[in-house]
Amino acid sequence: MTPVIEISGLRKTYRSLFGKTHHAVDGLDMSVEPNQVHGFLGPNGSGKTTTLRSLLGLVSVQGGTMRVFDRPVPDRLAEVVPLVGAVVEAPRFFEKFSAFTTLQLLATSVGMPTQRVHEVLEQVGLTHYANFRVGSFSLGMKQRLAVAQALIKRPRLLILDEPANGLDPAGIHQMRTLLRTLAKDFDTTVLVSSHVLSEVQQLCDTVTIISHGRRIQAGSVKDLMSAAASNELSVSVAPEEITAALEALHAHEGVVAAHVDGQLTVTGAPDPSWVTKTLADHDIYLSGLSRRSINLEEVYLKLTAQGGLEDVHEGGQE
Ligand SMILES: Nc1ncnc2c1ncn2[C@@H]1O[C@H](COP(=O)(O)OP(=O)(O)OP(=O)(O)O)[C@@H](O)[C@H]1O
Repeated sequence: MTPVIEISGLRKTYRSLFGKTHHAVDGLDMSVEPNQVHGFLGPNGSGKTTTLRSLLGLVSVQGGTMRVFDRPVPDRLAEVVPLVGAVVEAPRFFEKFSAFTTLQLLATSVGMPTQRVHEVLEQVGLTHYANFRVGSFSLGMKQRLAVAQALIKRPRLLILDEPANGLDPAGIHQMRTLLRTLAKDFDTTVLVSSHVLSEVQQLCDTVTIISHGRRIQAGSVKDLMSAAASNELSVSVAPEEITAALEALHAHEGVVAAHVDGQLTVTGAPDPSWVTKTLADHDIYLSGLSRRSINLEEVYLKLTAQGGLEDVHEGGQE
């Protein structure tokens, strides 16, 4: 399937007032498949916003290629723009207009009926505030309104920079439901940058993680987590059998077992069934065994601290 977004070797350099160059994006590769919610992650200053702005033709780049819906951008940006809704800049509104008027003006300009204004107000949870002045809106409400604007023309690609910004927990939940529904039921591909990794873990199908303007990891959230899954097992046996269990496990080279808080933690075992069998061979029967779970935050922190591992799907080209 042709990716919705395909970026190869993207480079964007800024020059300081003193003539020093800074590589904001430094040979970035990135691919986003259709109908996915794709997370774009990286530390502060790693080049996420610059990449999104480059895709939308808001900044010029020094190298690399970008394709959106299989059209090269910025060369054929005019064909791509009608298909893309985006919130990458801090949204600016006429503070005296109501939310409804703000959206109605936009709807008229892109040939959408008033009914569409009601739909997007509903989708972002602002129906109740439709006639309130935007100037009275909180940060989170303005964020919702910006997303409503991006949705007006029924985009096939939605690009959001930090969509959870300013939203309360209910707002974050609602945004997650909306983005998942768009991807699942409305033939929309969603690209979101975010620092809220617990949210990304729940929301996204796939992610690209960057550092210093380069991709350090990409793939499905599931594959990423299982590739990084801890090989540490937590094993429960009767308290009087702990010492014997430790001895039995330690007898095998490469296996390390420790007694922590009434549980055995075992690392280096070939697999969980090996632990069960080894202990059973010593007449020790375990009452519980689990693999320590790992979350996306741990994976991300490991990757960004190390500066990168291999690409889950593409064999590690960095
Ligand atoms: N207009 C600009 N002029 C000079 N340097 C810039 C400009 N815009 C961005 N940069 C620099 O480029 C680098 C990447 O910035 P960018 O905003 O793309 O990072 P980011 O990953 O979006 O960060 P954050 O997570 O903090 O939003 C940073 O070092 C930033 O200072």
